[in-house]
Amino acid sequence: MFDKAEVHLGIAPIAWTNDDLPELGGENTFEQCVSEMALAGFTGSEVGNKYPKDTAVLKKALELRGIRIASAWFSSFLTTRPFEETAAAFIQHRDFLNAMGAKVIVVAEQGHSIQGMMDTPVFDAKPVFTEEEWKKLAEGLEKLGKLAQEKGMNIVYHHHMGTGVQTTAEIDKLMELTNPTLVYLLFDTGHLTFSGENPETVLKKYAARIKHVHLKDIRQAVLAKVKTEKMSFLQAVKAGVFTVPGDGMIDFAPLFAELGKHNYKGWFIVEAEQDPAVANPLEYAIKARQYIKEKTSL
Ligand SMILES: O=C1C[C@@H](O)[C@H](O)[C@@H](O)C1=O
Ligand SMILES: [Co+2]
Repeated sequence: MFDKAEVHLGIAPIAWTNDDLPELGGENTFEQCVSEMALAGFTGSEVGNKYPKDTAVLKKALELRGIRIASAWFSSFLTTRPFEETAAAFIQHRDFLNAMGAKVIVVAEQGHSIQGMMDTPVFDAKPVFTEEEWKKLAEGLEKLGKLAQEKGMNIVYHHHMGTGVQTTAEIDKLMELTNPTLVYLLFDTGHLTFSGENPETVLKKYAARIKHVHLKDIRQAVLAKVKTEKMSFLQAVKAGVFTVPGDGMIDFAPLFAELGKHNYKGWFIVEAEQDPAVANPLEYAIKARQYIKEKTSL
């Protein structure tokens, strides 16, 4: 189904220590996190707050464990701040990732975002961009795409709950407004399902533009509670809305099949943030690794 030389498996540190919710996993060290990633059979990671900032130190720690950096999240503010501000921060982030050997940069627009607001119901208050904001976003992303390509890298846009690019219609609009050779898409199974979208529909439309995949599953009963109790995105995470692939309501078989059909190349990153005191990160990493093996033979 996949070319093993071209498709790699990583896991995000967010299951060990959650940068959005520092009280989750504050006690887990960087060394424990990357050692357990390797122990569970992963060869890649994204970057968390506890990772050493010095690239030589980080490289040594990762090489000892057979782990590479696949990418890292970047928050853009293209709709609400001058482009130069986002560009300066982006260049620093790009150069760090380039030094670490990553090929893609995860970008998510945080202008007007409610994803970090603890008490704002995620289904009631997501931002909706004006036409002017869409224009700023699209033009700004194309410029970031060019900056990434200066170093032989690409940007992958992360649709996300509580932001202006969350729904299928919003992804469609962004994809339409941007040049497909400058702005690629990150496919996050958990965020699409959380929002009520059909991941397979999005995948079928944009398989050729997808250059990075986040694999997370959704606990259906928790999602129902998030809606009835009007929880925020962070409250939903704390309540356990996300889990590892195979442990929730998503059928991953057709998604893997579709990506395989399009000869997907790049990383699959298991990214299942939940409370590590409730869901042991090593145990869940092993569970995810086994599930991926069963479904894909990777
Ligand atoms: O890619 C991601 C990064 C996190 O910080 C975010 O909130 C999470 O849900 C996600 O998908
Ligand atoms: Co994600």
